[in-house]
Amino acid sequence: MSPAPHSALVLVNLGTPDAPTPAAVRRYLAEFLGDRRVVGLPPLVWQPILRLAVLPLRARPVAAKYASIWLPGEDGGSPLAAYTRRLARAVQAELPGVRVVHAMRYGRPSLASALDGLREAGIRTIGVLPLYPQYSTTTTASVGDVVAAFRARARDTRVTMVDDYHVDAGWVAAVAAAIREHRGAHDRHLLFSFHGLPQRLVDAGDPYQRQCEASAAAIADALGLPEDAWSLSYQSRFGRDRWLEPSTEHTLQALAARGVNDVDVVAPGFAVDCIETLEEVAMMLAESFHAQGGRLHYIPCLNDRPAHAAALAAIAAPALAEQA
Ligand SMILES: C=CC1=C(C)c2cc3[nH]c(cc4nc(cc5[nH]c(cc1n2)c(C)c5CCC(=O)O)C(CCC(=O)O)=C4C)c(C)c3C=C
Ligand SMILES: [Fe+2]
Ligand SMILES: [Fe+2]
Repeated sequence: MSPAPHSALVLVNLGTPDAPTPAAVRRYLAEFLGDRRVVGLPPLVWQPILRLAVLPLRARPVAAKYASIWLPGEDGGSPLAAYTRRLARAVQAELPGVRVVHAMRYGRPSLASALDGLREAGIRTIGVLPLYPQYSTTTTASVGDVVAAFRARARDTRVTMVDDYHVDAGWVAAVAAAIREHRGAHDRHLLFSFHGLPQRLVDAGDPYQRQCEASAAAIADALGLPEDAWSLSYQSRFGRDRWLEPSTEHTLQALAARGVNDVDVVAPGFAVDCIETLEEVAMMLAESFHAQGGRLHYIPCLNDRPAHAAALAAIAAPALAEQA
């Protein structure tokens, strides 16, 4: 038997429903959209809207979308959960002396219970790696809230969180290699599609948009793409605010109008495939682009590719050093 590890790494993703049912989607969205980091309205205003309008209207259609991408079998489930689990196993193989687990910010397994469980197992050095390459106040900072609460109740444990890895050389190389592998000899237009964010948050100082632009530029540079061979857009708009532009939908329309009929789409803001990539991009946007005469070639996320696991292990290493 190898000695019990003294340090642990927690890979944290957003979270996802436990089942493709309206009840499970409702539970998940109530927790996610009830976080003031995600929707900043005062609870007295937002909670009635959320409970009386958003959840009743959204639970059923969104459950149907999850059902359309649900993975079969014992190691299946919601793609976000299944791929995050598999990625944690791949990172574990890279870090034999460290205990590697995964956790979710919303839903299960919860980040708070993962941190408490590691401490109960005697581990006093913990690295937390949110699986968001680009920092946002809505995602990374919300993981930071849970970490801060743990630090306050576990003063004997050192927790170090990685804020972002948007231009990390290993990660950029892994994304570039996945794109190259997928494209083979084709040099179609490459569209980088990132999850959107309300413009208001960027105006208030959220670095997310700047980091998305830097990620896309670094990946395009690694691929040796000239400027007119790629573009960047934002998907997954929610609610009535103005979100980051251009939208992926309008960008694809504009490409079709220009006669650019073959487009590769990659989503390097998502560590693993999920409803936003598999349903929104690879199904819905691909269909509407097809109706405009185009062919959309979706490039999967890094998921549990070995180069992804190796890049994340290297990114986490400084957070796992027993004295920093
Ligand atoms: C105000 C609403 C939302 C903000 C802000 C937001 C930011 C944000 N989200 C991700 C990553 C993911 N989001 C996912 C799903 C999802 N996102 C929102 C809303 C906001 N996101 C909703 C309502 C949903 C659920 C699906 C739906 O109802 O349409 C997912 C996938 C989850 C899954 O189960 O597969 C991810 C991943 C980022 C990176 C981000 C800010 C930068
Ligand atoms: Fe989202
Ligand atoms: Fe969406």
